[in-house]
Amino acid sequence: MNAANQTIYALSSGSLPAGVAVIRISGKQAMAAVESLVGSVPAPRHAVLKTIRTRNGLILDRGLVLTFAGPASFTGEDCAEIHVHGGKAVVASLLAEIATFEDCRLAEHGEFSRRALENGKMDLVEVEGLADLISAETEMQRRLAMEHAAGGLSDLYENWADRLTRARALIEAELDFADEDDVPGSVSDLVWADMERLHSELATHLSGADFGEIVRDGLRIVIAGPPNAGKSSLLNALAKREVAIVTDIAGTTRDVLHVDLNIEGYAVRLYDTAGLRETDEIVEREGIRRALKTVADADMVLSLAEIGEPAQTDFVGFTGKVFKLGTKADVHGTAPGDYDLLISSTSGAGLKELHQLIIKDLQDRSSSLSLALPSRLRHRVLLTESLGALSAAIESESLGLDIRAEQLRLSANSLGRITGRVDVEDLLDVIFSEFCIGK
Ligand SMILES: Nc1nc2c(ncn2[C@@H]2O[C@H](COP(=O)(O)OP(=O)(O)OP(=O)(O)O)[C@@H](O)[C@H]2O)c(=O)[nH]1
Ligand SMILES: [K+]
Ligand SMILES: [Mg+2]
Repeated sequence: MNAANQTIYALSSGSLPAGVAVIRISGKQAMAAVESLVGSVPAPRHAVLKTIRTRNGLILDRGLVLTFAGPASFTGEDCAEIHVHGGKAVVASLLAEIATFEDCRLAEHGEFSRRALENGKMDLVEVEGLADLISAETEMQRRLAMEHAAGGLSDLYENWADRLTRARALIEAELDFADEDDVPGSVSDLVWADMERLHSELATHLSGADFGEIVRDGLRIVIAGPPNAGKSSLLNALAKREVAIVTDIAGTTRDVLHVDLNIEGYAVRLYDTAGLRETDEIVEREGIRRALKTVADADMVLSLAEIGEPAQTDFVGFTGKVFKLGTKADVHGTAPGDYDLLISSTSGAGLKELHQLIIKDLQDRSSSLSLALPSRLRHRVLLTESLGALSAAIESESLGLDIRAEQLRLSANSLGRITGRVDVEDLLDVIFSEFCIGK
């Protein structure tokens, strides 16, 4: 029997020991496995407390058994869930027993979701949303993932793809009747007017990709500045733990360090870097090279300088926002200087304001309240392709209608590849490798 027809099983709940462990089984043998384990198959969707035994009658545990008859299940196949006590030996013995059933094997990463996709229970964006939901650590990541998992984005793309397909059909009809007089030119005008509206909707949507990616992957904030400005001290103060080494020796930090923060529901990755100065010291120079590279990839730079010293405003390769922070306000008070904010990592002064500044920046980046946004490079690439083909269709008035119709087809195709409606076999291994086993 080939791998896709086999029945798969896995521990779907988290690490052991735990109060409860959930073992999920999906495939043709799911019901037979349940019958062997608990003596009968409970009615679908009814939780029943059962004694679970090996085929030799040895009691493994007592637990809840739930069945879902395909296609009304997560994977679209016959599925079962067995909830047992979350002990390592309990789970190991149950998995070992299931392994002995014919055509049953341990699931691979994301294989339950992959079957759901293949059986049309979910599309690719929904599957990605589910993966993101499982790995979401902040409220905004959860909301974005939920939007994708619940099909909000998929509906949008399907709807746009349908509009493109209808437009193409109308244009092709016009082609077929080109020699006749009974297709009014106004149909064509209406079609192109709608395509222009679609173009602007797509472009607006694509412009939300920056924010979508920031919500999903976290805002990258880099702390930069001269040695002893207090960069590592700020990282530690914001992380509320001693992550970085702090000393009064200039050039303490060499490697790039980072901590992940949750700032009002947004994921933020904060980087500490080596102090910037001219130096011949080999290790320090490498540290500075890495610091500048990290700055170039940042979404935001906090440029630190001890109050009284000028804060650097330009960084090679970085075009985003630079906030100038005057440090050590506890010793310098409010001495004048050109800073966006004065802080003290020692006293905590200004740190609340720094949070607000970051939140304000995040809010400025989101053009709408909706989180129905592209959030992966894959989405961005295909949306750009779709928009490009649509532009070509609209702009190439001098070319034949057949060429313009073909561009509309390509535009719809790119959208179809986002949801997986159009051939995506080549993408699946990459997408599912991100998943945990049991999902
Ligand atoms: N009084 C006071 N001292 C501070 C403050 N922040 C940092 N310092 C001191 O300044 C010195 C340098 O701090 P660091 O955090 O190591 O500075 P840095 O910018 O990371 O330095 P390098 O890693 O060498 O580039 C240490 O002695 C800190 O204790 C502050 O807010 N107030
Ligand atoms: K230092
Ligand atoms: Mg440091």
